Amino acid sequence: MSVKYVASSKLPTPWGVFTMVGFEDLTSGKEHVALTYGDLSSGEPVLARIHSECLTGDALFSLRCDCGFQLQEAMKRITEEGCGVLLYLRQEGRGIGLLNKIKAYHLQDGGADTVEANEKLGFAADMRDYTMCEKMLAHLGVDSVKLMTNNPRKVKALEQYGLKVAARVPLQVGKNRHNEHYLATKMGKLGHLMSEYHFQDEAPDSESKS
Ligand SMILES: Nc1nc2c(ncn2[C@@H]2O[C@H](COP(=O)(O)OP(=O)(O)OP(=O)(O)O)[C@@H](O)[C@H]2O)c(=O)[nH]1
Ligand SMILES: [Zn+2]
Repeated sequence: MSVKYVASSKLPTPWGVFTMVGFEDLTSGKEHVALTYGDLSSGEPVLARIHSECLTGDALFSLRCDCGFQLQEAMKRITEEGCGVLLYLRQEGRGIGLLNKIKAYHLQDGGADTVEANEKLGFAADMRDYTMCEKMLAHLGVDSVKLMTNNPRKVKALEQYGLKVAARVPLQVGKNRHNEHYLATKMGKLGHLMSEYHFQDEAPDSESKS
């Protein structure tokens, strides 16, 4: 897999002015984006969010998942930190695409959980690919990150592709009555680390990996 830098510009947001960097994924044709903030060249691990596209949660205010809340919280924390990076990866629906995700949601409306719905459609529970991340971050001069995620499998996958994850930072926001079951399934079947305590305490405490 290879990614090519294409262009960059400013991106003003409610939390601050980011730099938006566009990449083309030469294998899949997908257009990925990095948002950077502040100076990333200190040599210290950089606060980072590697976010998978969720049109429904990120742009359409869906309460079925926690994605939109995590996106906003990550951007806020990066500006508070003074520097950081967010990769916005175009792998909608854990890699099955938007229309298949709508089919999966239809099955979930009928009682399937998020994993069963994917499987009924003939997909694995999680089809995402993280091979582009290390290359995008290398282009930005980042080789070690403090990663905001609740997903230990994402940490493992990124490490397999050569990225140094110095710490995992919990990112537990956005729980509501519409996504309670979905979040419980992610915890029970997909290995996400979550707790009621962390839903209440949204402080960006980092967890040592040693
Ligand atoms: N197939 C499918 N994809 C979903 C569903 N709900 C959210 N997604 C997608 O799941 C992806 C986000 O995955 P999550 O498991 O929430 O998060 P994660 O990135 O693995 O873990 P965190 O870093 O903790 O957020 C996005 O691509 C969403 O579009 C669903 O019910 N079915
Ligand atoms: Zn979502």
